[in-house]
Parts: sequence; C-alpha cells; structure tokens
Amino acid sequence: MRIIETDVAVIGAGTAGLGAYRAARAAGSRAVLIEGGPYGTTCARVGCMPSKLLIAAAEAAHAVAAAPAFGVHAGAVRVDGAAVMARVRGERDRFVRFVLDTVDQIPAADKLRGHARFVARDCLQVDQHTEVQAARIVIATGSRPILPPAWLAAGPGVTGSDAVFDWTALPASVAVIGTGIIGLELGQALHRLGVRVALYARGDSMAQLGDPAVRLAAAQALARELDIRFHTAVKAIAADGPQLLLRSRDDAGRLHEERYDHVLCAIGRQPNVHQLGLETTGLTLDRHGIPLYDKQTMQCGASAIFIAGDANDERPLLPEAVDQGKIAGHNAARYPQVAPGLRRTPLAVAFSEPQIATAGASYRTLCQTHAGNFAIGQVRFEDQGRSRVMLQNQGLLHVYGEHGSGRFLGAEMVGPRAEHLAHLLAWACQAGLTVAAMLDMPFYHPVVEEGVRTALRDLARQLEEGPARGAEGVPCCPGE
Ligand SMILES: Cc1cc2nc3c(=O)[nH]c(=O)nc-3n(C[C@H](O)[C@H](O)[C@H](O)COP(=O)(O)OP(=O)(O)OC[C@H]3O[C@@H](n4cnc5c(N)ncnc54)[C@H](O)[C@@H]3O)c2cc1C
Ligand SMILES: NC(=O)c1ccc[n+]([C@@H]2O[C@H](COP(=O)([O-])OP(=O)(O)OC[C@H]3O[C@@H](n4cnc5c(N)ncnc54)[C@H](O)[C@@H]3O)[C@@H](O)[C@H]2O)c1
Repeated sequence: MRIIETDVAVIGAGTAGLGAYRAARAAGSRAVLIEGGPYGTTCARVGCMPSKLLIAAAEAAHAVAAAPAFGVHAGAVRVDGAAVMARVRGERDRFVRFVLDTVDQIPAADKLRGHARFVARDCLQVDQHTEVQAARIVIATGSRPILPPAWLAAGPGVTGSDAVFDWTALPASVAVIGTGIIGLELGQALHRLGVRVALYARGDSMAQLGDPAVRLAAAQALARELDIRFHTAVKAIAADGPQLLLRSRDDAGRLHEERYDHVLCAIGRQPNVHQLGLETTGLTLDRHGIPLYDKQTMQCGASAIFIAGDANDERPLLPEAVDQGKIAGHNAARYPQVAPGLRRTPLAVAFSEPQIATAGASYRTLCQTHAGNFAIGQVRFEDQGRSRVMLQNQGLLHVYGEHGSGRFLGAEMVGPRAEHLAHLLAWACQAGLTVAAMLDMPFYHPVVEEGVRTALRDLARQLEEGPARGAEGVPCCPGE
C-alpha cells in the first residue's frame, strides 16, 4: 500500500471539500483532496443547477398556459419532453465542466481517487491502494437521498432525485413521495411539463416551514395547482408490468392503489458519515452518527478533525457548503490556532411557485429562544397590488420581531418573488436592524416589497402593544 504524508487531508471534492482544499493551500499547508465518486459536485451534477433548469422549462410552459388570463392566447402548450431534457442535461454538463476545469487546475499530486475511511484519528485508508497520514483532516463527504430498500426493490423506476436529470424524455406519470423542498420543486416542475404527478405527504409539511399559518397558506396555494395527498402514508410499491403499483393509506384508513411510470422518493437526505470509520477516531457522535462540532470553527471537539457542508447536516444548502468548507480548511491549516469564521444569517428558498422561503430565525427556533417574547406581523398577498397585477397574488408573509429591543428576528413566507424578499429580510436581520429602522428604508411603488412594509407595520404595532398581548398571540406550538 502506498503511503502519503500531508498536513491536511480533505475527504470529498464537492463544494465544501474544494473550498476546504483551497483555503488550506492558501494558508500555506500541504493538502490532499480525496474523491470517491465523480468529480463535478452535487450542486452542478444533480442538485441546484439541473433542478433549476427543469424548473425554468416548467415556468416557460406555465407562462403560456397562464397567458389567457391576461387576454393573451398563444395556442395549446406543446411540451417536447426530449428537448426539455436535452437542454437540462446540456446546460447541466456545461456547469459541471466549469467545476471539472477547476479540478484540472489542482496539481495531480494533490488529488487522490477512491473512498476514504478513518483507520485512526490521523490516518485514512483510500480504497485498498493508499494510506494517507494527515496531521489534520476535513470531512466534506456530502449527503445522499434516503431510499428505503423495500421501495427500491420494486425496480429501477423507483429513484431519488439524481436519476431525474439523466432522463432523456419525460415520463407519462410520476408519484412523488415527500413534500419537502425536492418533492415540491421537482413535482411541480414535472406537473407543469405535462406529466401526471401525485405528491404523497404523510402529514402536512411543506418544504420545512415551521410556522403553522404560513405552512397552511403554502399547502393551500400549492394544492390549488397540484394533486397533493396530505396525511397519506405510502404502504408499499410493487412492480406491475412496465409500471409501478403504489399502495397508500389515507388518514381515514382508506387504502388506495395507483399505477405510475416512476416513483420519485424525496423523503430527505442523509449525511455520508456512516461508512467513514468514525468509530476509530474517538470523536463523540450525536444520535445520527455525526461528530459533535463547533458551528463557528467546524472543529470536532478539540481534535484536528473538521466537518463541513451537507456532511454535518446543519444547513444542507450550497452557500453553507461554501462558507463551511472555507472555515474548515482555514482552521485545519492553522490548527491548533482555530478561529471562528463568518457564519451568515440563515436563508433558504424553495423554487416552487409560489416560492417558499425563510430568513433569519425560523418560527421553530423562536419558539425555543424567544417563547412569549416575540411578535408576528403579517401580510397576505391576495390583495397586494403588484402581486395582483402579475396574477401571482397568493401566499402569506410572517415577520418576527423581539419585544423590548424592537429588533427584527426573521421571517417565513410563501408568495411571489419570495427569493428576493427573503434576501432583503436576511440582510436586515444580519445588519441587526430594528423594525422601526427597516420602516425608514425606501420602498418603491408598485412593488411586492410594499407587502413587506405592510407586514413590518403590522409587526411594529404588535411590538408597541408589548409582550403580554404578543405572548397570547403567538401560540408557540410548532406542529399544531
Ligand atoms: C435536487 C437538489 C436540489 C438542490 N437545490 C439547491 C438549491 O437550489 N440551492 C441550494 O443552496 N442548495 C441546493 N441543494 C443542496 C446543495 O446541492 C448541497 O447542499 C451542496 O451541494 C452540498 O455540498 P457538499 O460539498 O457538502 O457535498 P457534495 O457536493 O455532495 O460533495 C461531497 C463529495 O464527497 C464525496 N465522498 C463522499 N464520501 C466519500 C468518501 N468516503 N471518500 C471520498 N469521497 C467521498 C462524494 O462523492 C462527493 O463528491 C440541492 C440539492 C439537491 C439534491
Ligand atoms: N432550493 C433549495 O435550496 C433546495 C432544493 C432542493 C434540495 N435542497 C436541500 O436538499 C435537502 C433534502 O431535500 P428533501 O426535499 O429530500 O428533504 P426535506 O427534509 O426538505 O423533505 C423531506 C420530506 O419528506 C417527508 N417524509 C419523510 N419520510 C417520509 C415518508 N416515509 N413518507 C412520506 N414523506 C416522508 C418529510 O416529512 C419531509 O416533508 C433539503 O433539506 C435542502 O437542504 C435545497
């Protein structure tokens, strides 16, 4: 077995791993980047980019279908599934090529192919060919879709999201299990492209929204367009000729059987930490098998091991993988002189229509940190001027503020242009603005942001009335 000695070993050449490698090299360390799968990153190959490409095609089809409401008639929508998927794959390959160019620029001596696992806290074995002795190690192994073996056994038509982006044509029917971000984004996109889609939700969750009123508004808005089977558990999936037979049970106990060409399993992702030999490191693991780590430094305990990106499951999103990878690589290089890195205000966007977003502290977090001490302001988009003009007037925005200080804390929303509203609100949050200071900012007319002002005015009124009234108004029972 070949033996390599280095200052920093990075496991995983995804977004977090590439960032960690770069940061470690920039700090003057020798570094080795180990990749067991294909280069190109989850984001570019099977994540953010191909999913948004599919959504872009769906938006084009929807715009045509929605045009008659404005008095504009373009004729019947005809979707060429092969052309749609050809563009998705072609543009996806272009994004992947940019990443591959970056990987090509890394010296060959710094790159190692194969699956790494710990054999000691400072030693990795890569496949059966190399042992890497590293003073510090960054775990940046990403995550994978959760795919129950019993469902997979029904045949190749049962897949996670990765497979969708390699389709060469659109299927006639797809069952989507899960109404998280992936289920809603891909389920709605396929529906708009003419695929018969049914979404199965075992409860009423909607893309991780915790605020019950916003979640309800999201469920109502999306169920207006999509066939969503709320409170329906998938009991079994079986092969049925070329199709799949899906058996489910609704909350009234009724059994249903339906046939689909594909079943898309979107019930969450799990971090790739289970085949890493972490038991040999002496690190303390949480109940999911993830090492305990410091969220500011990415350091696992007091060890020379760091963890970044989806692997730690803290905020499995692309911008987080970028930030966390950089912090982990920098601190790995400087160990034992580790320092807190820049962690930004939380921000998450689901690219459904209407979009769903959270900025700053979520409702669930505030119920723990500010129980009885935060107020909620709101606006509904039904009568919001610009939203009506665009015929996108549905949804609800809740903004949260702290009693006493008047500080803006966060927001959850479903509505038009939520990706932009959420950025605006996350920036205000990170800047530590009060609700009063936000209301002093300019608002143009007619814009969706005027809806934000309406919600902030409502919040300012609640804050003026004080916590007694606010505490009554905020039930703090997530899940109710
Ligand atoms: C369908 C979909 C859509 C998404 N859309 C968005 C979006 O719109 N916006 C957003 O912000 N986020 C989005 N995300 C999330 C985002 O893609 C991820 O958070 C991000 O790509 C994670 O980066 P990472 O570096 O942690 O992991 P990855 O890029 O997955 O990198 C991990 C790497 O580690 C390698 N590896 C694993 N184990 C080992 C081992 N033992 N040895 C060697 N190598 C190993 C893997 O092969 C992989 O290359 C989406 C995700 C999906 C699935
Ligand atoms: N726009 C974006 O930023 C974006 C897009 C896609 C994915 N992502 C990332 O990928 C992650 C994974 O997405 P996801 O949608 O797979 O996970 P998720 O955690 O968002 O949603 C999973 C959903 O599946 C449900 N579920 C779990 N088990 C189930 C079962 N047995 N039957 C039916 N439903 C079940 C859960 O209640 C939940 O609603 C997200 O957390 C996010 O970080 C982000």
